[in-house]
Amino acid sequence: MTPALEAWLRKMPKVELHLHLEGSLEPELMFKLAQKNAIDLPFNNVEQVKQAYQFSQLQDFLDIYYQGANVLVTEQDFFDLTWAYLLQCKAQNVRHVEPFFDPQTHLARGINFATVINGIHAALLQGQQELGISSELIMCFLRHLSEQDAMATLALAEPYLDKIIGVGLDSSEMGHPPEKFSRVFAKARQLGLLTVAHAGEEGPASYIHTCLDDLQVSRVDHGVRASEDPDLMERLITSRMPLTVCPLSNTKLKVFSDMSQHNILQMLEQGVCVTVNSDDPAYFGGYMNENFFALANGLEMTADHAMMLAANAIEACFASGKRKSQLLLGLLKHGAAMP
Ligand code: HPA
Ligand SMILES: [Zn+2]
Repeated sequence: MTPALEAWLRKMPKVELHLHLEGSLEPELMFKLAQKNAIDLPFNNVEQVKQAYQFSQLQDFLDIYYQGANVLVTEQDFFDLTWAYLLQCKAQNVRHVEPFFDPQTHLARGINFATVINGIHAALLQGQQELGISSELIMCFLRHLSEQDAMATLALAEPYLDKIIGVGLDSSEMGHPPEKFSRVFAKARQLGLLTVAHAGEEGPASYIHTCLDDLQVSRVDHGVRASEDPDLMERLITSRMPLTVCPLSNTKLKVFSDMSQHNILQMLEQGVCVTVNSDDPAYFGGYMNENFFALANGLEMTADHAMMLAANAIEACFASGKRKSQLLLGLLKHGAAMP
């Protein structure tokens, strides 16, 4: 990557659509909250934490990620976590975000739904007012838990529907196909919520078909294994179904052996609405800019590619039409200064 491309990518206005707030918990904040809340961590210092972040598959990461989330206890903790992420967004010219949170991770530890959502929502509101970052929040169900548990979580969310735009599906993909949650997602849609779901990260392309047919998703999270199924590719291209791709996550979790093997630019050139996202930046080595840099270094992504990826994210986001036009105008102005 040339220094000119790097500088231009840093300044490019960006939209992030696949970010787990619990995955933005940096080791420094993890230690601070662990001490404050008297929570035991299996690490003595930040160095040890970083050493533990070596994964050979999704489950290795999830085990450590759920352990880290144990330090989040009070409404202020959820505020601080979300605010720290928004400050990173500000520093990286990310203008609109649609983060995920995993309420079941916290409910299982006796934390109230209200504590979690009120802390996150207050930070997002302050982010809009003070940082100019617009946002929509998505509540994810953990797919390794039961349908019943997800349904009970949706019931807990009902008094807070004004703070949530949609529901998603994350955690261990293999053995937990989307149809396990058909009824939960139908109920969510009845309540007026949009739907998204992780699929085709480790799981087969058939899971992506099921997300479209059964869960009626507006976006597929990851979705990179779609390229194994030509009929599915045709379907995604024709319908402009967005995929929220996470390049650094995919290489850290060995979905691709190396960035040079990643299929995102191939899919982009074939007409798939692919976007760039950071997933769990505190665990995978970077936020939005680092993901774009990794594509420039590993796949020879050009400024044209980057503009297209950023425009796709604007097309795919759940912001109002007015906000989308503002975001697109900002991106087009930036395009005039292309290296
Ligand atoms: O990439 C992911 N996949 C599934 N579950 C997750 N929870 C956080 N990140 C992920
Ligand atoms: Zn994810």
